[in-house]
Amino acid sequence: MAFASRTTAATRSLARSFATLHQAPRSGKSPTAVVMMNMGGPSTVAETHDFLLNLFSDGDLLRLPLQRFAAPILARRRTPQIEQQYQEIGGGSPILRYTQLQGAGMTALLDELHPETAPHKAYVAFRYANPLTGETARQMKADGVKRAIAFTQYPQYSCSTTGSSLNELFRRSKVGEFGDDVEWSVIDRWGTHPGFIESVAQNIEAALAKFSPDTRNDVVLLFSAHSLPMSVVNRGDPYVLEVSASVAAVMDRLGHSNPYRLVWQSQVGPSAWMGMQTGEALKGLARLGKKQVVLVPIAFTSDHIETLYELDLEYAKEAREHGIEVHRAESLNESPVFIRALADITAQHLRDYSSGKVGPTSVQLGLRCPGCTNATCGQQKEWFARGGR
Ligand SMILES: C=CC1=C(C)c2cc3[nH]c(cc4nc(cc5[nH]c(cc1n2)c(C)c5CCC(=O)O)C(CCC(=O)O)=C4C)c(C)c3C=C
Ligand code: FES
Ligand SMILES: [Fe+2]
Repeated sequence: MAFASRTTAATRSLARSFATLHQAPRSGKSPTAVVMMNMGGPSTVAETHDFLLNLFSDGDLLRLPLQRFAAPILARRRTPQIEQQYQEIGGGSPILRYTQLQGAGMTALLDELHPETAPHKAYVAFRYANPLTGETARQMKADGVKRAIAFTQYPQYSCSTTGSSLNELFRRSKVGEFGDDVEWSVIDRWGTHPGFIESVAQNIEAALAKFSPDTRNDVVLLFSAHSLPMSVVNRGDPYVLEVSASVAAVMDRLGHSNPYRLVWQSQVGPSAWMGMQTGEALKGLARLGKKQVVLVPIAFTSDHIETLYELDLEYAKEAREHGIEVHRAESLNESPVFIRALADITAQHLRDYSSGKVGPTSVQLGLRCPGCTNATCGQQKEWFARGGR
């Protein structure tokens, strides 16, 4: 009930916010910036190569011998296959469109939820696709931003995702790209926030409703997250734990109505990655006679090739060939419940920060992975802990 009325309010705010998305901030007061950090994706097929080049060049994501030379070779080699995948999902990644929509809806709500820091303005900072962090910095500097929140759009923390975005933000801030005197705070993870959990649970319920009521409770919920190399897991990265916590919270919200598993997808290259693999799990379920499955993306909030290509075109098709009835829970995309959650998370952060209840970063962000050898991680954490000063 509470969520139904929130949903209507969010939708109204969303409609209003479309009109203001690209306008300059209201005159007189510089905006409170909410910087939505994510990896991004190529908006057009033609941008695929540059996206992959940026990704393979990122030493915070993966370390390659002679990376400056190896990255262009790997990017060129992988481009045709990934271009083909983006072609098949409609000619590009929808992540920019969804992030802008989510940001506009969130800031419209935030102006009402936390008027003390209004106007709020959402900025998108992608790690591997436009708008890249440098471009975002130029825009924020031009807008005269003095207060900014680095808000990860990955619900669960990994040093390979949110950590990489924070390192990039730190590096560019240190050389003055954002201006001289910006006060920063960080929202670094929110994988068990009740609004996020609610939005995922609602999309699972919608997928479950497609099955016959007689057998609905036997349907297996197969949560699927992007895998991590075991070298990253084994240096103490918190992602596997945090994705597991999201799954546990969703299952609590659903009252454990169905059996479930958490499995891992999108392994790249020959090294060992976290398993079990999603594709293998589907085959195994078919072998065991479990012929009804809902696939649930749990570690990414909008559609991308992993949902639209890997889950929908590859795995779901293969599962159907094994006689499995499979439906996918929708990604959060335009979910008003999710957009309201983004606004609630930010408003709570602003309240706690201004009352002194929390500092610029979470306590958890302060701890490096026990196996970390990346000096930037340490410098970045200290810098954000001082509010970016
Ligand atoms: C939470 C999500 C993700 C984690 C964790 C993650 C770690 C990770 N990824 C690679 C290597 C690649 N990832 C690639 C694409 C890609 N990765 C994610 C998300 C996470 N990655 C997404 C959503 C995407 C696809 C973007 C889209 O539009 O769908 C790629 C490029 C594609 C390919 O070549 O297959 C690579 C390479 C590593 C090494 C890593 C952890 C260290
Ligand atoms: S790799 Fe996790 S803190 Fe550096
Ligand atoms: Fe990845």
